[in-house]
Amino acid sequence: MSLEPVLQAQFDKAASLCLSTGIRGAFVEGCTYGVASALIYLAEALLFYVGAVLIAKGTYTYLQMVQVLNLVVFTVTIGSQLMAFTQKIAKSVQATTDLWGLVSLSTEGSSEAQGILRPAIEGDLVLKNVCFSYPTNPDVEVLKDLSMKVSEGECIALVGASGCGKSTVAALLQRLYEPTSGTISVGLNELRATDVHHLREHIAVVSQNPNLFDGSIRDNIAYGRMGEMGDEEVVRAARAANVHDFVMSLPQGYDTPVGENASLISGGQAQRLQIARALARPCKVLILDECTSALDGANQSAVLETIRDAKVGRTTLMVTHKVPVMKMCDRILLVDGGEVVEQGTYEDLVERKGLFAKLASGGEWVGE
Ligand SMILES: Nc1ncnc2c1ncn2[C@@H]1O[C@H](COP(=O)(O)OP(=O)(O)OP(=O)(O)O)[C@@H](O)[C@H]1O
Repeated sequence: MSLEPVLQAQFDKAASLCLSTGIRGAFVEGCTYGVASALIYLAEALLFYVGAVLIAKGTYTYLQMVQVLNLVVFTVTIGSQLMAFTQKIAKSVQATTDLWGLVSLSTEGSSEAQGILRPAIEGDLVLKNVCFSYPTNPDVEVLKDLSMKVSEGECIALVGASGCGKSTVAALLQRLYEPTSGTISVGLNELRATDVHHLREHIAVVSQNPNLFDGSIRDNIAYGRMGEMGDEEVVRAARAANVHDFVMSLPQGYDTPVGENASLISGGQAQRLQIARALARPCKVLILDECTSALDGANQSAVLETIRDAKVGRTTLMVTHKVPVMKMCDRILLVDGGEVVEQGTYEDLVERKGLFAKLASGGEWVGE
C-alpha cells in the first residue's frame, strides 16, 4: 500500500519515456518511408528522361532502356523495403542487448558479496539501533534507531500503520538491504558477516503474493533443491503444511501444474504451498509478510491453522494488519516513526489505550 506513490512515480517516468521514444520512432519511420518511396519515383523519372534522350540520339534502343529501367527500379524497390525494416532491426539489436544485460546480471550485490561465515542460524533474533534508508531515497530514514529482540522459538507480530517500515524489517532480515547503521544478529552471529546464500537457506519467507512458478506442485515445493529433494521429503513438507490431502485429491497429484501466477489453484492453496516450500528447508526463522491479507475467511482459517503448526520450534515473525493473526502470536511489536513504540499481547495493548488501541479504534486492524 505504502509503495503505491513510489511505483506510480516509476510507472509515470517509464510511460513518458516510452511515449517520447515512440514519437521519435514514428517520426524516423515516416521519414524513412517517405524518402524510400520518393527515391523509386525519382529513379523512374530520371531513367525515363535519360533513356528518352539516348533513344532520340540513336545511342540506345527501346529494349535496352526497358531492361535498364527494370533493373534499377527492382534494385531501388528492394532497397527501400529493406529501409522499412531499419526500426525493427534497431529494436531487435536493443532487445538482444537488454536480454544479454539481464542474463549476465550478477546474483550478488556488492554488500551480499561480504559475509563468508556459515554458522548455525539459531538463537535469539536481535536488532540493535538499526537505522535504514532506501538507496533510491537516501534522505528519508525509514527505520530510526529500531531495536527489538525475538527469543528463539518465539512468534511475534510486527504491526503498525501502513508505510511504517514493517516489510523493510523483513527485507533487512533476508539481507536484501544492509542497515545504514546498527546491527542485526541471530544468536552470536551478525547477519552482515553471514554468507547470504546460507542465510536465505535458513530464513524462509512467505509473502503476500504467491511466489510460485509455472511448474508442477512437486517442483514448486522442492524449488531451489530440485534434484536433491526426494518425493518423501516433498510429501513430508506438504503434510506439515496441511496441503497433502488437497494435492492427493487432484487427478495429477504432485504433478499438477499450478499455472502462471498460481492461477490454477486458490489463493489459500498457493499460500500453503509456499509454506510447504519453506518447511522443506532446514529453516529456523520464518517470516510471514501479510501472507493472509488477500485471502477470504475460509482460506485464511486454513492458512492460520497451517501457520499454527509451522511456527512450532521456529522463530516466527509475522507482518500483519489482521487481528486473528496478532492474537495467535506470543507478542505484538508496534512500529511507529521507524522504531518499536509498544509491545505486549493483544489484550495488553488494547488495555494500555496507547497508539495500538488508537489504531485499532481507527480501523487500521482487520478482522474483528
Ligand atoms: N524499494 C523501495 N524504495 C524506496 N522506498 C521504499 C521502498 N520500499 C518501501 N519504501 C518506502 O519505505 C517506507 C516503508 O515501507 P514498508 O513497505 O516497509 O512499509 P510497511 O509498514 O510494510 O507498509 P504496508 O503495511 O503498507 O505494507 C514507505 O514509505 C515506502 O514508501
